[in-house]
Amino acid sequence: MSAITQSLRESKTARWSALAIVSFTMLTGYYINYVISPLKPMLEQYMGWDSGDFGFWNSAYGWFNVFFLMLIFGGIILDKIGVRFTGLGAAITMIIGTGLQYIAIEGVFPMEGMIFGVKKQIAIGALGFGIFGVGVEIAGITVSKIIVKWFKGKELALAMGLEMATARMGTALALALPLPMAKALGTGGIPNISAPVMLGLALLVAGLIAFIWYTFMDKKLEASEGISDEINEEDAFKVSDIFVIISNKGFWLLALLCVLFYSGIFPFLYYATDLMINKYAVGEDFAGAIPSLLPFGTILLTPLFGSIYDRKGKGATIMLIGSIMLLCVHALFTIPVLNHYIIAVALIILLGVTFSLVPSAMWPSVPKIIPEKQLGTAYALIFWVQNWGLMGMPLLIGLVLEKYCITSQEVVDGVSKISYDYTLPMAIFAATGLLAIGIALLLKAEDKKKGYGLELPNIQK
Ligand SMILES: NCCCC[C@H](NC(=O)[C@@H](N)CCCCN)C(=O)O
Repeated sequence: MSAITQSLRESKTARWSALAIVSFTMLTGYYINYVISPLKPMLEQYMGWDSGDFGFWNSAYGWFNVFFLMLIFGGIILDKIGVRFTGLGAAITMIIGTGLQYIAIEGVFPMEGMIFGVKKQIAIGALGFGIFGVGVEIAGITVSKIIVKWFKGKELALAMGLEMATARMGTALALALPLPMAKALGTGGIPNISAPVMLGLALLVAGLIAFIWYTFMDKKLEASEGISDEINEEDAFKVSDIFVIISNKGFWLLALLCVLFYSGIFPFLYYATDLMINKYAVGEDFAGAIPSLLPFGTILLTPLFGSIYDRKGKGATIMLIGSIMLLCVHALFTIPVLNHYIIAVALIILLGVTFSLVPSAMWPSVPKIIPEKQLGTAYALIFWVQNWGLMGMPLLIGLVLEKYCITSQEVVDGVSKISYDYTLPMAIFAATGLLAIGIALLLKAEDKKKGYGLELPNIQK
């Protein structure tokens, strides 16, 4: 009898396989997220971009999520309709958005001229990146909810850590591969800049197929738990639950820590290759390899720290230590005389540790503050707050570089080359670390007061 009623979650093979499948879908999204970052110098040299164009394109990631509340609608759909529909929709949205980016970079149509004062190529590509941003963010909240569904009361933080680690392999690939790939596939000395984007498009289709596979597992899980497709009235998410979530102080502290911490990392990655070239005088071919060490480090460490949180607790402390390290690393990046590339390598490795500490504790802490039926919306709201930073920071850094940091501009053989001083942008990134420390301290105090259990282990014995 017990064999018949046992949930599929109890099968280790089933839950780790489900995790592997959805993590792969995230990997494909994370690749596209950074695919143009290492190409910044090429886009400037061969397509006439400037840092403002680059910042505008990257900031588009958050447009629809932030201003049209797409993420929040995605969270409500997730809680009301479920993970299968939402995940499939998100995977398809990523493909549509990336298709547009490809069209813009490849120049499938003539790209001369302007749209609303923005270069046509940048406008179309940014629109595509904005649509992609909706898809990848909604995929992120869906996958988070899927992991909670399979791993609550079990190895939740380890599972989330492994999912993030897998996704970061996509980031690492995006930072290391596009530049050499564009060069290798170029003709007559002109790089093939769109080829890495085409690769990403193919990966996204594979990610969609993987998610379709997952939907069958999800149906089996629900069947094993005696859950029908109809949502039980009592457990159903109500839109009024949003007010319950946003009146929770713990939720806001987590959301603020999230936006500050992530604003110091993801937008930094957009510029990291350029920083290596301009501040550390690293050659273009090797420059992307240094920032790609960051996601590589997190691949091992995020699951490790997650597993520590599962078994020993100390989630709030882990987030505080990570925030302190964020400040230290960016402050050291800011100092002009520390410009040997070995220092850059060491700092990137340290940033990798930081980027493992905070996420490994942050995401598994959300279910300790918010009940499961509101989880999709809660993750969506946190991502929404975070997206203000993911959108605003690249734009700010792009504008600051353009306005205050150009040190030289020359045209050699018809190819324009701009050099930048990264001191001011890195000081801005360091400020995010300082503010994150303040919020992490407040979160630790609130946890003590409200007893969320952030310092307690996740595994229930
Ligand atoms: N299960 C953990 C989910 C959150 C992972 C987190 N992702 C985000 O914060 C996204 N909103 C932003 C992703 C943007 C870059 N790809 C993470 O640490 O990756």
